[in-house]
Amino acid sequence: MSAETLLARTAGGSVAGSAPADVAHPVESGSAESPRGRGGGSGPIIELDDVHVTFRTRTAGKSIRAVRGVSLKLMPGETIGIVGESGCGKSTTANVMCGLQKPTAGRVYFQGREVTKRTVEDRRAIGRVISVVFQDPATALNARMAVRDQLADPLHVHKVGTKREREARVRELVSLVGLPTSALDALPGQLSGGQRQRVAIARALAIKPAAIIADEPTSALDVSVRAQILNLLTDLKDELGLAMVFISHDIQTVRYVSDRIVVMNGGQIVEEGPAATLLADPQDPYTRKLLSAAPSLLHPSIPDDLASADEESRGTAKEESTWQPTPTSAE
Ligand SMILES: Nc1ncnc2c1ncn2[C@@H]1O[C@H](COP(=O)(O)OP(=O)(O)OP(=O)(O)O)[C@@H](O)[C@H]1O
Repeated sequence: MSAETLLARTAGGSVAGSAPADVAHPVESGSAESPRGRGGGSGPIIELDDVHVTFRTRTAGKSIRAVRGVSLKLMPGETIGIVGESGCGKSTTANVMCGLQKPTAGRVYFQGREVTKRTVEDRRAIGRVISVVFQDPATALNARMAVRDQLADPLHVHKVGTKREREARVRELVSLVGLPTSALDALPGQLSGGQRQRVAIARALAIKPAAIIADEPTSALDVSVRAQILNLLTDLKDELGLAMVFISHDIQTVRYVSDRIVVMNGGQIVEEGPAATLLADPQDPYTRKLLSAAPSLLHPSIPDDLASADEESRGTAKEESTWQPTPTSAE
């Protein structure tokens, strides 16, 4: 599903892209609390209990069982990596977690409260706590809006702070993702793919969420900048105490960022566990298959390209963090 489709269907989510203009978010003024302050205590931020999602296609009698009996808990501060091949149900599962998709069966709990019916109020509540970063920042951001306005938008929508406080927060956000304040005046088309993804991440962080769902956040980027964005996400996660759901078809990438790994195949979880344990002693044949396709996992060190980018992930990677106006809008 494209980011645009999801945006069109989102009522309250803090999606890293342009929020629908007609969506009301009646949130109390100054409600941007720290992640720890709103995480709902020590219980799960979101919990799926035996969730199923079946899509009915227009073709008579055809249905797709995208998710089949998934149970999953996202705890404050932890990173879950969901891995599996294309079409295995990763995005649909994540969409249920952030309130974008209603389950066909099963139950969903947000901070201990059942939100299975996904009412407008449920979606607003989830949207104040869980943000989403999509695969392709080019479609997730509004091409006609300057970075400053893209970052201020969620603050307006959620009625956070005064104008002056919002401007300060916007400056803080670009700095947080390693971009100079001069980037605030840029349009997305004037930025590189990696810089755009930094803006999308900053936008997702605007309201100080307790959790981020990152759906293949590096897949649309040049190989040369993927590691920088991955490192940025892991640094931010640690610094801000965020929980994260990291989705990828690449077990190598998932292994690098995750505390816990969930392996999906055919809409089901086939194996899950602490990252180190699962990788050291995979039990399911499908997990073994994914691992055998990633031979460098035999070496428990950080992959070379990630390690070399580690030093420069925040603001020192010149090409990515130094905004230069570019004459063309195309990448
Ligand atoms: N809105 C929809 N309508 C119909 N089918 C859908 C819809 N969204 C997803 N699907 C189907 O559900 C299945 C699971 O899709 P999903 O996007 O969750 O998988 P995924 O593992 O995230 O795949 P990818 O990595 O390619 O995004 C696929 O067969 C997909 O075609």
